[in-house]
Amino acid sequence: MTNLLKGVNLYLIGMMGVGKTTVGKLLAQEIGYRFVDTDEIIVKAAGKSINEIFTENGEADFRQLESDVLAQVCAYTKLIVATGGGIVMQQQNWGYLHHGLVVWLDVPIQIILERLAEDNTRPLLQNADPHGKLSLLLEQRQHKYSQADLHITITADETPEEIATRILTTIPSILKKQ
Ligand SMILES: Nc1ncnc2c1ncn2[C@@H]1O[C@H](COP(=O)(O)OP(=O)(O)OP(=O)(O)O)[C@@H](O)[C@H]1O
Ligand SMILES: O=C(O)C1=C[C@@H](O)[C@@H](O)[C@H](O)C1
Ligand SMILES: [Mg+2]
Repeated sequence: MTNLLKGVNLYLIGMMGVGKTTVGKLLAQEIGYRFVDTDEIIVKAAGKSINEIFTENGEADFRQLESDVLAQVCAYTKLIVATGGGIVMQQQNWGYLHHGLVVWLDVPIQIILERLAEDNTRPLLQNADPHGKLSLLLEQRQHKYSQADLHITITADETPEEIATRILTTIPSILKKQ
């Protein structure tokens, strides 16, 4: 797989909670790439949590940091990059994402809500109506996510290991098309 990819980065996109971070770490182990997570880099650089950045600086500042981090990350090769769920909304970010192969992890909203029910680290879901908020975000983002090179539709019982394997077995077919 590493030979086939020739060092090209894989960018995982999709809504919060779809498993970009979880599956990304497995993919990196599997093919001997380094794993990076734009959310994690932002938190380290800012010295505060994503919730704190949203509350104290505002979402616009977070989005600027996210674009800056993506611009820096894409200068490297042999990376699996887990991105933040909203990274697809800034058109200039696609200039960076398209340096590599973009993989959309697509999980039904009901499953995302179950996974994140006890998790308060996603500021956009700290909301009286998380189902409504997720549906609205997905409606606004779907046409952006669908610009990915590979669309992986995930079912409720599929494990992160199975998803990683499915991505790796599908990549050769999309490389041939390009
Ligand atoms: N295939 C899976 N089956 C069951 N649970 C999963 C699966 N993938 C991820 N999870 C769980 O769902 C939660 C969210 O996963 P993760 O943090 O990887 O999502 P993410 O896409 O990186 O979200 P964000 O955009 O907010 O960073 C975690 O608790 C993780 O353990
Ligand atoms: O979907 C989103 O907009 C977000 C997803 C997370 O990865 C974080 O980037 C942040 O919580 C915002
Ligand atoms: Mg993540």
